[in-house]
Amino acid sequence: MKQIELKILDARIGKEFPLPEHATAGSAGMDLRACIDQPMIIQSGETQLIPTGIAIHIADPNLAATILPRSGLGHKHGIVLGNLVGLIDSDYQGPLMVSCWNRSENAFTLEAGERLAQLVFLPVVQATFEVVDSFESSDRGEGGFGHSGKL
Ligand SMILES: O=c1ccn([C@H]2C[C@H](O)[C@@H](COP(=O)(O)OP(=O)(O)OP(=O)(O)O)O2)c(=O)[nH]1
Ligand SMILES: [Mg+2]
Repeated sequence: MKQIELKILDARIGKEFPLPEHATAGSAGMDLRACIDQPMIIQSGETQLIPTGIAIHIADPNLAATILPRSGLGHKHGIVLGNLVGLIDSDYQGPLMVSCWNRSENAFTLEAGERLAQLVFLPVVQATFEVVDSFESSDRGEGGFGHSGKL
């Protein structure tokens, strides 16, 4: 288990609202909570930036975190992310925010402390580019974007 530094930015975190954690032994994500003062109505089509009440400093350049939607909220209520996926850089130290997009036709009430997205840590490989004139040929070559058909 990797230790990541976390700053509590809202006094309710760790008390009223639990710290993010892996809910089960096999959970890939940790749910993030809406650190808002009262229920917030997100109108159909609207996007709101929601604080999570925490900051993290991943520090290790070979790690990143992603913010992903929760499947239940996304599928049943159309509550997804305004940026589709949030990417948290290892050197970011600011407040962790969730861009919350209501892509449904109905207004959604986000409750204070509600779990609205999930944080997933991933390994990262940083690269530099080596400019070449040609590539050694591969099985795929330049085929892409569905060139192999649908079935
Ligand atoms: O859903 C998100 C996405 C990003 N961030 C923070 C962490 C991330 O490291 C930083 C910058 O994100 P990104 O590089 O995706 O945004 P940008 O538009 O390129 O901003 P910048 O110019 O600050 O890099 O914003 C969040 O808190 N939540
Ligand atoms: Mg950036």
